[in-house]
Amino acid sequence: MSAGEPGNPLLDGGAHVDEEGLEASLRPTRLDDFIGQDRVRRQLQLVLTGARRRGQPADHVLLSGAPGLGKTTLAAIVAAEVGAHFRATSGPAIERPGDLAAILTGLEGGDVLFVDEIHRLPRTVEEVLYSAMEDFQLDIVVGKGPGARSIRLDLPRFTLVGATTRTGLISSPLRDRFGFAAHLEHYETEELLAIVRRSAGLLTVDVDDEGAAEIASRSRGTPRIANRLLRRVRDYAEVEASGRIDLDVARAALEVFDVDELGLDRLDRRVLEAVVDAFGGGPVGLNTLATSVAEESDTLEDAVEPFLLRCGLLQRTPRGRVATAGAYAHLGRPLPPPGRALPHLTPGAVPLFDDTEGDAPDAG
Ligand SMILES: Nc1ncnc2c1ncn2[C@@H]1O[C@H](COP(=O)(O)OP(=O)(O)OP(=O)(O)O)[C@@H](O)[C@H]1O
Repeated sequence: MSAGEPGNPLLDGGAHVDEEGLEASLRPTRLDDFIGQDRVRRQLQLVLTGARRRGQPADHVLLSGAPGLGKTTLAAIVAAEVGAHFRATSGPAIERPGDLAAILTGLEGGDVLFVDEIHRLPRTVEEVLYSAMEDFQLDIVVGKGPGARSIRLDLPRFTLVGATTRTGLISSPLRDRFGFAAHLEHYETEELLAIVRRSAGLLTVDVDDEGAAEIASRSRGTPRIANRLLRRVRDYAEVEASGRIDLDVARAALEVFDVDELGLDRLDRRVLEAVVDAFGGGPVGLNTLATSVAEESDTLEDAVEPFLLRCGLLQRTPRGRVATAGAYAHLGRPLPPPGRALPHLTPGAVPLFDDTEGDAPDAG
C-alpha cells in the first residue's frame, strides 16, 4: 500500500485541497521563518544543529500545545532543517501494531516521522513503539495461538516527532523516550501581526498596518485563526470593497463573520450569555450548560471553554462554571447586585491553570 491510498495510515502531505492546501502553502519551511516561540525555536535550533554536525538523525521530539499553534509546521521544519524526508500520520490512524510496523519498515534512514495526536495511539501500538524509538528495533508477534512467534526486525534510524494537545494523556514510558520536549504557548498580538503580514505577502493581499493589527488582535493567540481571518477579510475586501484591507474593511468584515473585538465567535458568546442570563452568572455545570446551548459538552470543553477561561471571562470552580465581572462588561450587562460574589478577573488576565488539561468536577 502506498501513501495516499485509502486506508493507509500514512497521510499524503501533497493531497490537500482548497482551504487546507492554502493553509499548507502558508507554512514557514525553515526555522528562521517561523515567527514567535523564541525559546522553543532556540532550543530546537541547538538540537538540530548538533545532530547535523554529528551527521546523525536528531533525537525524538515531542511538541505539545493547543490546536493551530504550529506543531505540524515545526515538525516539517525539523525534517527540512536536517535535509530529511517528512512522513506524516496520526495516532488514531494507527489502529494495530501491524499498521505501525508497515510505516516503520517503510522508512529510510534519517526520515522524520510525524505522529499527530500521539496521545491517541492505542496502548498495544504504543508498546511496540517503545523499542522502535529506543533501539530502532521492532518486536512483533506473527501468527496466533500456539504457533505464534515473536520476530525482531532492525529499523533504520529515524526521528519521531510527536504532537499532542494533551501532554497529561501521554504515558510516562512514552514521554521518557523523547529526547526533547517543548510546549508551544499562545502567541502575542505582535507576533500574530507579523504572521498576518507574512501570509498577506504570500497571498498577495493588500493590507495596511491597522487592518493587519485588527485581524491579529482578534485571532485568539493562534496563527491558524489569524490566517483564516485574513482569508475571510480578503473575501470581504474583494467583494464589498476595493480589495484593499484597512481598519474599516477589517472591522466590517469581522462583524459579518461574527468575530467580536476579543475574537469570540457566535457560539462563544451564546455560551457566555447562557451563563450570565440563564444561570445568573453561575455556577453552572458543563453538561447543563451544554444542554442549554444545544451543543455537545465535548465541544464546549475543547473548543469554547479554553478561550473563555484564557481571557478571563469564565472561571471553573468546584461547583461549576462562573461568569466573571469581565464577562458582564464584555456582554454589556450590568453587574449583579452587591453581595453576589463574582470572580474579578478582567480580559487578558493570566490564566490560573493550564486550560488544556483536566477539569473541575462538573456540578451539572
Ligand atoms: N510560528 C508561525 N509562523 C508563521 N505561521 C505559522 C506559525 N505557526 C503556525 N503557523 C501557521 O498556522 C497554521 C497552523 O499551523 P499548524 O498546522 O502547524 O498547527 P498545529 O499546531 O499542528 O495544529 P493542529 O494541532 O490543530 O494540527 C499553518 O498554516 C501555519 O502556516
